[in-house]
Amino acid sequence: MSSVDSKKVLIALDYDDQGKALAFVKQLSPSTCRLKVGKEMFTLFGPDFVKQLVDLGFDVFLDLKFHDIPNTVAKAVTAAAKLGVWMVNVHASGGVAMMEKAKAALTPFGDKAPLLIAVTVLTSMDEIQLKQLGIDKSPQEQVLYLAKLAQQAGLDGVVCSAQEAQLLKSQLGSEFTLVTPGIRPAGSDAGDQKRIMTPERAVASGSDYLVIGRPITQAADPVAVLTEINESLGD
Ligand SMILES: O=c1ccn([C@@H]2O[C@H](COP(=O)(O)O)[C@@H](O)[C@H]2O)c(=O)[nH]1
Repeated sequence: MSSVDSKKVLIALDYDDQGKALAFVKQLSPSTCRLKVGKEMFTLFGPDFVKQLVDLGFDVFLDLKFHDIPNTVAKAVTAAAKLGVWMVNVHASGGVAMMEKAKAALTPFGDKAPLLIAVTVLTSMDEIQLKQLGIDKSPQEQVLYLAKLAQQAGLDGVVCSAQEAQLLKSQLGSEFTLVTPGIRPAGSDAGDQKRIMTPERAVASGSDYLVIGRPITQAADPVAVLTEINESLGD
């Protein structure tokens, strides 16, 4: 399924200015990328901003990482589905009951339901930070553990780093979708990301979708960087 998807890049639109974000989006085509709206833009500009992107024809990943009691999360993913988004996510650490209820809430939307995926271990975290949380596992072990829970709950895939992609594909199968932030073209600044990989290596490792924000949006010529990345992936 997603491994043959030629639109692998999901651009993280982390702008604090809606006008600037829309000016950038208008230089893009829904045939060359998908868009991700996260907590900053959703908090600033709300569902209307998401609807504008959907109305422009883009597949939108609503990256709000829901984490709450099952009933609340089920209602939140229902609200996301009503916006017409392509993908939505929850935190796997919310537990199997929460993930199952979220998945069940999307049944009434049939083939119009967004893909539902779960965040495992944030790509900004390393082993030291996991230890600070009382988790005595490597990021790989914890990602695999949470990804298995997400699969058991019937979710479509997970958010992980590309460094875990090969392991997850071998353990959970090729149909389980892997969405990987922490993508950094060679030579670009890692910023706050800890578990990073280049676009080409990420795809070779099994990533289905690459979430890329600052390396594109903060470039002098963002469209040229996107084109270069797509070309490097053979898309
Ligand atoms: O584990 C995660 C989950 C989500 N993100 C989000 O992806 C983008 C990454 O942006 P960059 O500028 O390319 O670092 C951002 O919106 C995060 O909220 C993540 O990085 N890691």
